Amino acid sequence: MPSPTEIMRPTDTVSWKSGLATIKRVTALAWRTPGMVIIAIGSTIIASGLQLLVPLLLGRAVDQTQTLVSDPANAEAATSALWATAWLVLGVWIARGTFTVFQNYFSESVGHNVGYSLRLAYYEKIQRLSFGFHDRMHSGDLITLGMLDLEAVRMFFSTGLIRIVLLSMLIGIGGYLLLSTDLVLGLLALSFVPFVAWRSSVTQLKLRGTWLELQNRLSVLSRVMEENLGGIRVVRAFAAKPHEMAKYAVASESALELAHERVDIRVRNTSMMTFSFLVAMGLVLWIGGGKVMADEITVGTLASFLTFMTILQMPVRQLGMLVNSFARTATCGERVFALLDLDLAITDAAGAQDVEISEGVLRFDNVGFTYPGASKSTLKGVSFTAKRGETIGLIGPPGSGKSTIAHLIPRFYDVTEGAITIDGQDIRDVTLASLRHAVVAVQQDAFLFTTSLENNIAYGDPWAPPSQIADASASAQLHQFIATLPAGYETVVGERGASLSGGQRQRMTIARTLMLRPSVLIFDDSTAAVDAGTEQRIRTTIQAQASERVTIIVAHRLNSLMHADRILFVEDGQIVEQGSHAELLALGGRYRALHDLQIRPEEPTP
Ligand SMILES: Nc1ncnc2c1ncn2[C@@H]1O[C@H](COP(=O)(O)OP(=O)(O)OP(=O)(O)O)[C@@H](O)[C@H]1O
Repeated sequence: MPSPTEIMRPTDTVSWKSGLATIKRVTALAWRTPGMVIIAIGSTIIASGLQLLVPLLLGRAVDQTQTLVSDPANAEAATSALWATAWLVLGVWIARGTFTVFQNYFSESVGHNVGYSLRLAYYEKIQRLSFGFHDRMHSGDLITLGMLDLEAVRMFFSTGLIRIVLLSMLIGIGGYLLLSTDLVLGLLALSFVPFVAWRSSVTQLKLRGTWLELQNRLSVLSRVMEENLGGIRVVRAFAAKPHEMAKYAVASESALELAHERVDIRVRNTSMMTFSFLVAMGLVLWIGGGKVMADEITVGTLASFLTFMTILQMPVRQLGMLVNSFARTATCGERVFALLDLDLAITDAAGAQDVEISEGVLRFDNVGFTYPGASKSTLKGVSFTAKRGETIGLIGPPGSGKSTIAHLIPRFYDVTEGAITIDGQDIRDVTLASLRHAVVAVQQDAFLFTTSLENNIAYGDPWAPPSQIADASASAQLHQFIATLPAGYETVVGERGASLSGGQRQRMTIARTLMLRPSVLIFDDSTAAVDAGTEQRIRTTIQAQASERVTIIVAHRLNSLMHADRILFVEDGQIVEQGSHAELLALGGRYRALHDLQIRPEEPTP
């Protein structure tokens, strides 16, 4: 199974075997709408067959015109024959146009259906992939994969499969008609085909290489811009505009350089292909003209040869695009499918039942944990039990593993040693949906969606009545503030909640969590941006409801958790001290040292 970095590897080479397997898989996806596929392919065959009739009809028209000029006695018959041909050409052209419309409409529709189902499957998969995966995969890369690579796969039906039918018809039957009419002239007329097909394929593959590189350079450009916009306050605060401009200019220049290179490749090759076509046409005119003079062929036959060549020119040039379409689908499709096929590290076990909460006892039993891809373990032998109604505080130096302990309870990650149970049920044996309903964490990152305050608070329970939303926001000390806003709960928050202060954003996420009335409520350093008075008021309301659940508070500030029933001091992934605030002070260990550092002696302790 590939790792995230392997999925996004920059190389554009896939083995024939896996390339073919990918193409087969994309084709099978297209075949999910067989009716449309059959109409698209049938229309392509008919449209190209009709297109091949046109040179023959034009040749006949030229011969009829010649008869009209050279034999005035039969002028009437020749004129009506010419009219009949003209009507036929018109009819064929209209029919061809109609079938081409069908071809385009249905082949595009098949492609869009493929894109639609892949897009949904892709989005669903990234919703379910573990945090371990998302930690290691850049979100920009996931977006590129879901947009550009998926788009390449979507286009395969119309640019690859349909084009193969079209080109086979035009080159195969067209070539046969030319060779069977006059072998020498046919060979001359087709002489440009191998050269143009080769040049076009080489060019397209070269362009593809540069296209991939261009994508890389453009993604550097968009990352620079994304970071700049995300950190716009830092940029302005540090007056770093010249540095940022220089960074952007360098990335921009490198993309421009490659864009010029691509234009150069394209122009050079187009000229070479056009030249070889004109040489072949000149030869046909020269040798064919001789044959007309020698009465071996009619002028009409020569005219239909030249028209055939003009018609053939475009599909032969498109052979390269066909090669490109296959190469692109093989590589982009492989990446998309590699992600779709990834094993879900965190998923429901077979036969998993919803978690049943009776006593509401949370237990860590000798838990050890190592982050995916990390060489060193983050947690070792963590054991503690928390009963309903208890508040547990987690404190310790930065990076000691407090948040990691909190993240293991809703199964953001799975323990690598030991077990976590709720009322005796291993959390790996219950359904994820029920677990995440029972265990809810207020995250450090106060993320808000670009929608109304009401929708943000009711995110986990969209049908909640307004009174419940107001209660949750009152508990989070937000209700009064929201009541002062002109649009109240209908106020839309900006991108990432930019129109609210840091503390208000944090309180929004607390309100969102309180809506769910979980059995285990985790505060992961989620009052850090809230002032001490507000925090105290939030704590009072939360404590009033604390009898319904286990509350876990991760914090740096002792004030945030010294009221907890039990405080666990975490250091280097282990619980090194535990007890109530008073017990830990009396112990005179690390907690005491932290206390003496944070709380001035004259400050009263609760
Ligand atoms: N997603 C991750 N992937 C790999 N390692 C991680 C990840 N998250 C945290 N770590 C590492 O695990 C260790 C514990 O991190 P954790 O966030 O649990 O500590 P913490 O005690 O909550 O720190 P802080 O107080 O700074 O929030 C750190 O060394 C950190 O670098």
